Amino acid sequence: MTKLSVNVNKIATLRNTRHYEVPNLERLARIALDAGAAGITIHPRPDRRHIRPGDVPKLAKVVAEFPDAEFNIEGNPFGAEYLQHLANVRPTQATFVPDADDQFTSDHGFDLSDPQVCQSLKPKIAEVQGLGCRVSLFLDPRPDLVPHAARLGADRIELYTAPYAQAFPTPQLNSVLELYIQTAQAAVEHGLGVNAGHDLSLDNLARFLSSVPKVLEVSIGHAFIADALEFGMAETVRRYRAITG
Ligand SMILES: CC(=O)[C@@H](O)[C@H](O)COP(=O)(O)O
Ligand SMILES: NCC(=O)COP(=O)(O)O
Repeated sequence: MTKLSVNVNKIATLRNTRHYEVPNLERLARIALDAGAAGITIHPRPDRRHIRPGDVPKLAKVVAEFPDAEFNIEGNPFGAEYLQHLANVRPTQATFVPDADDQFTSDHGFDLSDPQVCQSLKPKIAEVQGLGCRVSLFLDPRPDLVPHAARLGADRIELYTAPYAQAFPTPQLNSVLELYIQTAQAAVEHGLGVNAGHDLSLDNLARFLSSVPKVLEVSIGHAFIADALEFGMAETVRRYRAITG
């Protein structure tokens, strides 16, 4: 079984277009968890395009209402505000993503083949683990990066799945999937957990999970929230859980 973590960024995007709490982020997160989502993911960005600083402790409180639920906060570990969020709420998991402040969306993982990247990440990983958070590193599907992630002491990697989503269902799919399979296998061999996310959907999720081994968690937001506009949060959780198990 793969855990489903619902990324609620895009609820906040809609909320931010009025000066009042509609849609209500906490209420919809609670509905998702009550319907069986294993956790909530957010990616507070410096420009506050969706998740705002005040949302973070409120969502932490909602997740804490569900004993087994996990809170996953994504962000750039070299951003002071992100580290402050982690120190304030100490989420279950911190997913480090190398996004620039003004990036349109996440579109690449860390290049751990660069010694300077690894040298700068190592203390950040230790610092955040010291808060009691599990640390996951956002990576492109490159098996060669896995030994570096292990040496850095990361707990998990998160496979950046937009290249998979873009290849689905083209003739190139199998060759693209092979990279994810090899990276996931390498992670397991190096004692790292495997997460996955970005542009996963009801259409492409089953093929990914049936091909790539040992995926512990998928975090899904954009397509999930679009689906929830059509089916509602609870039914959408049920439809994704029918795939994740
Ligand atoms: C890291 C990742 O792939 C996504 O979780 C990211 O949170 C998407 O960010 P936006 O919702 O701002 O596009
Ligand atoms: N880590 C991926 C995530 O949280 C959501 O990504 P997306 O489904 O919004 O592309």
